[in-house]
Amino acid sequence: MITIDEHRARILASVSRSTATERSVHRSAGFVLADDVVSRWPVPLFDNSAMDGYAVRRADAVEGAILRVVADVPAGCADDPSFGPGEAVRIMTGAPVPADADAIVPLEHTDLGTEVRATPPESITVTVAPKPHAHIRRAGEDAAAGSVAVRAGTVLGPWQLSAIASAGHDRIPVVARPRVAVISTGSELVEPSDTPQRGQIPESNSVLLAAAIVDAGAEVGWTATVRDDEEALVATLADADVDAIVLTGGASVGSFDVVKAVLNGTGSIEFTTVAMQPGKPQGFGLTEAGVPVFCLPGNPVSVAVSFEMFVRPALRTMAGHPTIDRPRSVRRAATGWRSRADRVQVLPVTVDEHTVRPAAPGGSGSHLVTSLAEATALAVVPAEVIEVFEGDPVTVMELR
Ligand SMILES: Nc1nc2c(c(=O)[nH]1)N[C@H]1C(S)=C(S)[C@@H](COP(=O)(O)OP(=O)(O)OC[C@H]3O[C@@H](n4cnc5c(N)ncnc54)[C@H](O)[C@@H]3O)O[C@H]1N2
Ligand code: MOO
Repeated sequence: MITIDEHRARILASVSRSTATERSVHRSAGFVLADDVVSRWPVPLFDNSAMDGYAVRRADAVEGAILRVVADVPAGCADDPSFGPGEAVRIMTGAPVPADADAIVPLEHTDLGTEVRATPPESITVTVAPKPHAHIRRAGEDAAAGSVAVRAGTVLGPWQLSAIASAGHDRIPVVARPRVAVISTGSELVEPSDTPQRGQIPESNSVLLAAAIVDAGAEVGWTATVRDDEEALVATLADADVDAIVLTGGASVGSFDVVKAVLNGTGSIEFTTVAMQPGKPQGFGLTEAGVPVFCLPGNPVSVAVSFEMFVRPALRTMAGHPTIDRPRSVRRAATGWRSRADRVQVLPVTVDEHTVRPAAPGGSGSHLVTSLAEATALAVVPAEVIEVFEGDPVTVMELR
């Protein structure tokens, strides 16, 4: 048996960041930026008003001054009206500040207050004198023209995307998301909507994996369910045309374990046992075409755990994510449970702020698929521990 770290290291040494592709900023949420994005202009673009009010010359906008309103500058207006001593220009939030102005008097600091008016008044009386440059948002105070707005390697969320749009870009270079094929193998598998006959079970691994792949920041190319038949599996693999393939089932020592029979020795694909419970039988390698292939054991909890430990970090590496691992923290066991000697136990658990307990009341079991629904984390119990006692500190990988 090899360790989790050894298997993971072999996988991570075989995958690399995908190439960059251009995408619209409108459709790039969750992608990773491939190159720095530089601001095409200063942000803000021009000096503009932070308030609805009046652009004034500060020298004559003293308390009690009566100013004649000679022009109106709504947002979007390109005018730069000139005005002289004793005059003011009505201005709205975001509108360019006239070159003759050096302060804004907000509506509230005039005798007329905030009452809505379609047209500017003839004059206003200043009730509070403005400070120098009051309520003027300076061109370039947020970012200089040519400065980096968002750095390469940043995960693009709503805040980063708005910064890019403000910097003047629609098409942006992002790391391509790996397209992943999912193949569930097993002659016992039927559609979830079918009523299983004796010996049959609903196929759930491809459902789990498709959702997990998307959650990891990759794309599902296609999914397929294949019976335990070598020819059928070979035919399905021939159509792959994807960046990675994840198979479940048939990875162990059973007489009908077709995945191992078909793939062992293809390209660099090797089957091994990992000192992990569940998820002991594992296969991994690159096809002759260089496509990473993950062969996971068929048990649903083994699939969940194997994905988290091996597939997710690899897909996130390919998608360019700066963090490939779940955050780890330590909780106290709210109840005790047993762990198998010589294998690291990776147990679906529910956590609250301070404690951790098995998601399935009985503890571990690679077939306990329904209990997975309760899990919010995975506990990682070292190989040398055979029993966790109530109150023990336990390391957990939080699924967030
Ligand atoms: N003699 C031995 N038997 C087994 C060993 C062993 O070392 N010696 N290892 C056990 C361990 S550990 C695991 S894990 C399993 C892995 O077996 P396979 O990868 O060959 O998986 P299958 O036999 O195909 O399936 C296991 C289990 O999971 C169910 N399954 C499979 N696919 C799906 C699916 N798509 N959706 C839902 N459920 C699925 C399947 O019906 C089986 O119950 O081998 C042990 N045996
Ligand atoms: O390793 Mo198996 O995955 O125990 O269930």
